[in-house]
Amino acid sequence: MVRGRITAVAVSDVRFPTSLGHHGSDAMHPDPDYSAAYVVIETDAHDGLKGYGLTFTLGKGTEVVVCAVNALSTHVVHKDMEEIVSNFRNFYRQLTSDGQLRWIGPEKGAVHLATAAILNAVWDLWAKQEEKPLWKLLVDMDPKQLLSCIDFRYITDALTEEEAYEILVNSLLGKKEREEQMLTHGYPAYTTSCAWLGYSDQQLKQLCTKALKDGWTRFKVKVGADLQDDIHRCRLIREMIGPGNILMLDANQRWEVKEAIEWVTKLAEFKPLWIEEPTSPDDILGHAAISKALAPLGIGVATGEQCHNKVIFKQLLQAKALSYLQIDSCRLGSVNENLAVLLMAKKFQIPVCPHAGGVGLCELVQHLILFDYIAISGNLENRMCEYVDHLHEHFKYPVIIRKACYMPPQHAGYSTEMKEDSTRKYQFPQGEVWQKLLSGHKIYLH
Ligand SMILES: C[C@H](O)[C@@H](O)[C@@H](O)[C@H](O)C(=O)O
Ligand SMILES: [Mg+2]
Repeated sequence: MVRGRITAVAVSDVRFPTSLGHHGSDAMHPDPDYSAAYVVIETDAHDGLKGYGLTFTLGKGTEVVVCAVNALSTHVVHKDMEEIVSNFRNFYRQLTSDGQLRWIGPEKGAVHLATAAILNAVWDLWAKQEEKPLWKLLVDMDPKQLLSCIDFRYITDALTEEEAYEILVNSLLGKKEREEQMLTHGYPAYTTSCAWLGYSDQQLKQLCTKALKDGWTRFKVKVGADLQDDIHRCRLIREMIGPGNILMLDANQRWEVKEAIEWVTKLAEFKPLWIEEPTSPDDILGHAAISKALAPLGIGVATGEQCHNKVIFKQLLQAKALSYLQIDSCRLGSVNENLAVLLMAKKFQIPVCPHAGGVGLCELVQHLILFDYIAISGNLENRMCEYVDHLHEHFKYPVIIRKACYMPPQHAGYSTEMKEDSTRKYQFPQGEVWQKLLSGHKIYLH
């Protein structure tokens, strides 16, 4: 049973020095330090439960998101959990529509990342109070209750509440069987861990050999900085994985529209399934042009990890600008906004292949994609969830991957809780890991 009044919202800046090993590097982000604005919510319920939430950042700027969480927290402290979740769309609207704060958004940038972190903590706490993993909390809700969590403002021209209701009701058929199927086999995943842009050929080969041995069949490679290097790396990885396995490309917004078409055409011989983020994430018509030009080559466009909100996704869908939709658990306004996007994707019949990796993104998004399969899409064709093999050891309930599939989490909550020891040591800049790095390596002071 949901209970308690929120008494405190604490937020911290937790950073991992992943740039040291070039982990996470791509054509636009050569040196990310995977980080999080990490939120902890407490209530007066005397049950010892806390809600943990986060949003993903790349190091610098985490302090800005921390400020935004503090600015938004006035809307959260003293609120009753029962009041929040019984009219969740209203609470969502309140957080995203503060008459002053929305000027520095609205529903985008640092303030929206902060909304995600806070709401992720609320969802974690709610699921814990109900003693269910978040995916199961969602699966067990009836269509009306699910809809009551979604703010439909600005998307009703693409998806009305009535249409969303119909989708959910139609998907009730076979729900139980799909839940069983997920519990037995898990949700299919692909790996990005082998081919970050900063990795050497030798590292790429080693990681690829290991991944193949572990049963991975779908691989993503970073491209976009240098065409000759891309050809070389794509050839290498295609030779290693063979013609039967799946290859995806990710340019992280590096190109102009025309350049994207020309560049990817030159990589078409390696038979990629998709090109991800070919250009600016805000350029809907640009994505549409790229999609149209690459369709005859059998290459789809994927995007979403930096789509600010449901309006951008709506337009991408309306403009037929993407073939694979990549939701993000920490960029969109938490579960609430992701539900809206999952339902729009269903209506437009575009497969959802979530963005994950970072720190904690795999832990969170697995819940959303499990729910999507069981209660919305009912389809696994052309669908897979990203997996990246970093930083899981810092989480209390890390993801479980079996035969390249995400196995449904069993513990209550949203898998957001980090180990106390980790948040202390990696706290920026006071934590002992950063104290050592900052005193020894000038590079971290820029
Ligand atoms: C900076 C990050 O590692 C990105 O490169 C990463 O999220 C990437 O785009 C991905 O698709 O996993
Ligand atoms: Mg990407």
